[in-house]
Amino acid sequence: MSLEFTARLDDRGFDVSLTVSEGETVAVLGPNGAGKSTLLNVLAGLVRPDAGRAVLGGTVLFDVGARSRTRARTTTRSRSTTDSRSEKYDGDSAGRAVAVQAGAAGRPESPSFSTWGAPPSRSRWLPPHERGVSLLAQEALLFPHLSVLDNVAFGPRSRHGGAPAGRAGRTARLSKPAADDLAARWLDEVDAADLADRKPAQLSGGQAQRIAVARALASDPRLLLLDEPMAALDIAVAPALRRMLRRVLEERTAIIVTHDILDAFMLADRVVVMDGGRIVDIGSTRAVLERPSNQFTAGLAALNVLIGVADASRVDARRAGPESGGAGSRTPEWGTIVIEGGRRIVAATDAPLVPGARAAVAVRPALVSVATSPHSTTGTSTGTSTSTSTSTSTSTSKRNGAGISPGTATGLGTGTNVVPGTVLDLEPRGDVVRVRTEHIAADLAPNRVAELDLAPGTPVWCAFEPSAAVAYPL
Ligand SMILES: Nc1ncnc2c1ncn2[C@@H]1O[C@H](COP(=O)(O)OP(=O)(O)OP(=O)(O)O)[C@@H](O)[C@H]1O
Repeated sequence: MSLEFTARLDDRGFDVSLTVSEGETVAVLGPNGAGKSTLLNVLAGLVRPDAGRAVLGGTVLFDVGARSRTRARTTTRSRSTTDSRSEKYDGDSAGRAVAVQAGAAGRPESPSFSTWGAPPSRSRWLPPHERGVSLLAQEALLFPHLSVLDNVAFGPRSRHGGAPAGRAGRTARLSKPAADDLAARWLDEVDAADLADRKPAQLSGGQAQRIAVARALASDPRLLLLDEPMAALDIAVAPALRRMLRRVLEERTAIIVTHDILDAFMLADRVVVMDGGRIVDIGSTRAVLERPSNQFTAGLAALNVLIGVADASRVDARRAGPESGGAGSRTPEWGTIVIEGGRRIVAATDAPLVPGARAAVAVRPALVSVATSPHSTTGTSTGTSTSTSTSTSTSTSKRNGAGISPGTATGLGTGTNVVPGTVLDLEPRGDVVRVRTEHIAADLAPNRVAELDLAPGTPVWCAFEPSAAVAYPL
């Protein structure tokens, strides 16, 4: 079932519109307090907005409050960028119709109070149990006194007669044997058939969450909402549940709130990034997370993003670096942006940059090197092209197509992008240390951090090859 949703809650600063196509899974990311749970709770009927309307497969879930409002609001992404990204990446989802839209934040063509037809004669509010919407919370919340089988059979046995019209028979209440049969099928689907006779107290967290998924799906919801379903689970259990969810979410209309971008990549067709009650970024999962439009999304995706203005000057491919371009053996196109302070940054690009228009360059911290001097520090070449800037970086480029390797480049060739700054903090992350500066972060090996004697306040020159980064329009 497709979903059209718009809602405003004034006391929470929540103002969101989005559309989800039939069979589409949308991941909602955002910091604490962004409004992710509010979105799910309004859809589930647990929280009533001041104004809004939601239509699920032709059924009005709610239609309340004022039907007109000011629509011009600003977000971190320009309207044209959001539009072009949506259009551009519609093909990414392999034929699955994709139409999430950021209406609250200035997309004039998005559904809005003023474009969804005439005001209703009275407000409408379907109670939660009549919506055909299942909400799966972080905790499994199973009925403790019922067996696993009875927990899953509970929904089909007690379907409400007044549920919205939809698929034939979906509102019918099932007899006990039929409901048990259905429950057994769903337990099988989530690999939990052997747990049917247990009580919830006899289940592990991961097992209980499997049962909760089976229970949610046994009700044949027209919209499945998942609120961080992996959050309460042991890290060792999450991958199995994620794989199971991937299977059961196939072709199902669903919204999943998560803090984990792996969920977004594995489970979702599109990503919505929320902040402060608004949608601040939206698009196909790859588009949003690999080419972020703002620092927040870049942080989620663990990428550096430098935002600036596209430069008109052409880039000499020889200056830009080896032909790897991060994209196989094709000779890459190069784009230049000018960032704060007038510094020019060159990167591979597959989308033409419009001179004078906003543009960004993204680069992984693992592909950024750090030096404590703008000049060569350990006797390597400071030649005139990136590909010869250091012997280490040249051989690394050939190996992984990524230019300089973490923490190995010590000289900064003239083709290398250089961003000076000051170390803000050093954060150990597994086998690397993330070195943060004002503009960019680098992941270095601990011995390299020690070698450079880095500490908060150390002036540094962060560098990356044009072929290790990607430039794109915003
Ligand atoms: N019951 C409530 N009454 C009033 N305000 C609330 C209520 N619940 C949440 N809020 C506020 O609404 C805003 C959005 O909160 P919400 O819980 O939707 O965020 P979230 O993105 O789900 O955060 P988290 O990741 O921490 O769960 C916050 O400012 C929060 O303080």
